[in-house]
Amino acid sequence: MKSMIIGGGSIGLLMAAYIHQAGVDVCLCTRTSKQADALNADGVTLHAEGITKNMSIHSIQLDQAPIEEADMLVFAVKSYDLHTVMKQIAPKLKQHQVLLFLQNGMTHVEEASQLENPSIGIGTLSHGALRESATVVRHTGVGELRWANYHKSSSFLTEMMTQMNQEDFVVKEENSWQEVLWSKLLVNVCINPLTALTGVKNGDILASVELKQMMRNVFEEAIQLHPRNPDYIIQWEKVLQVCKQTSQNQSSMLVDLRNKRRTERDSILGYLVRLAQSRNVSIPFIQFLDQAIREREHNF
Ligand SMILES: NC(=O)C1=CN([C@@H]2O[C@H](COP(=O)(O)OP(=O)(O)OC[C@H]3O[C@@H](n4cnc5c(N)ncnc54)[C@H](OP(=O)(O)O)[C@@H]3O)[C@@H](O)[C@H]2O)C=CC1
Ligand SMILES: CC(C)(CO)C(=O)C(=O)O
Repeated sequence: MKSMIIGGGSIGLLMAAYIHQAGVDVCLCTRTSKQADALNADGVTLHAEGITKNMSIHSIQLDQAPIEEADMLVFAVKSYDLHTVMKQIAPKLKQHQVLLFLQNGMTHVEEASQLENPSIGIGTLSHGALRESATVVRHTGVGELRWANYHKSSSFLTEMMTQMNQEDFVVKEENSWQEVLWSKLLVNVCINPLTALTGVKNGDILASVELKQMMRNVFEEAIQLHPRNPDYIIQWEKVLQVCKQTSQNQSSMLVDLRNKRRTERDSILGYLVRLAQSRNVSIPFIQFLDQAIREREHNF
């Protein structure tokens, strides 16, 4: 099996390292030739749980990549870059290829819905990863990759994902992609905007009565839009659990704002605001957070 990862950021480097470790042929497709050259010279260095591993992994700039030769394509770019990437690779995309999307938020589902490939996986990662340089990634929090078929069950996709499953990189198949994405969306909408606007770490939300109450308000607005009537208590406990497990993390939205980078606001908050409007549901807290993050981004 030949896999290609698109995007040499934190998740792209992490996925490349673990797919390589699983014995699967992997090529990392980067935005710049500079990063591809650095990776071909130095390989990927993975720091995980006190151990450092260096792996020789082939890399190529996406423009030059023989996309048509891949059995599997893993999309590891931010949600707002996905449309450009899909347009870039469209002429080389083949229908038999397995495609795996790993974005946070929801807007990438629109991209997946445009594709004719029968084998599409929608996944979320509860791993933490941080790119330290063009070739070095730190596995900052061990989690798992949960995924589900976007269309009906594909044995080809299951076979490929099973090959990736390892003791230190657990890959779990779930029944519903909506459940996989919504469960992560609830976590992201509860934690990311509040931490981004107040500048606190994830765990600090639980230490403040006011912040925890605000998070609860956001949660209640978001969960009423869930398509499948989920168990409120289980979903709320999950949000609290992620706050605890990642208590020392700065959320990705906070890090993006601090670095004056675009956030994934639209795919998380924007998606919910649009969904609420289409259903005539009032979500004032989420609407406020959406506007506030948007303002911060405009002022860069
Ligand atoms: N980091 C984490 O711990 C987690 C991230 N996620 C999700 O994973 C996704 C990826 O996040 P993350 O890896 O952190 O993001 P990064 O910003 O670290 O990486 C994104 C990468 O995409 C590359 N890219 C952008 N446009 C193109 C293009 N046209 N062609 C090729 N490459 C391109 C960027 O290249 P360049 O560097 O040259 O700009 C960058 O290397 C996001 O949706 C995020 O929410 C989910 C769970 C955890
Ligand atoms: C789980 C959490 C909130 C960890 O920080 C995350 O996904 C993010 O920061 O985007």
